[in-house]
Amino acid sequence: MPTLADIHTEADIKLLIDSFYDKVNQDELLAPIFNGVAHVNWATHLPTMYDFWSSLLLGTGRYRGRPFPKHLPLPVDATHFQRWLTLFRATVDEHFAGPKADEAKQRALSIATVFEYRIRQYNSLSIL
Ligand code: HEM
Repeated sequence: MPTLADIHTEADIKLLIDSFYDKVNQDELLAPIFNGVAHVNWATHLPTMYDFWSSLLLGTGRYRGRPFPKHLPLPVDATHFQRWLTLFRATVDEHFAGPKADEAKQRALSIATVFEYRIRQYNSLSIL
């Protein structure tokens, strides 16, 4: 089996993100959230996600948004975040190996954990 290379370039980021959202779009749990609930415009969302991961992993500083507010109104819970992480890790492992690949999986886990926690807190408060 050929040895996989690490994540180094913008082309690597694009491959990672395109492959990941291909999986998301075929997933019976996540695809309805992205397409049915949020009506995501993929032509603009994908470039935003290239910028986001390029900032995190290559330090380019291209992403300047605030991702959390976009997630707060979504009907998602821990099950959705677990699936998201499973697909993301599988995508990284299919294409890359090395410190940056490990960092990508670690950053995804940290952010997903915070998002899930904050959404859960918000939803429990909003029914009081
Ligand atoms: C249950 C899991 C998740 C779902 C269903 C979800 C869904 C979405 C949706 C619907 C959007 C809005 C797209 C649009 O602008 O139309 C979005 C944006 C975004 N998501 Fe997620 N997401 C999830 C998890 C994550 C995680 C774990 C991360 C980070 C590791 C992340 C990072 C982002 C970023 C950076 C944006 C762009 C925000 C902006 O427009 O600046 N998402 N997501």
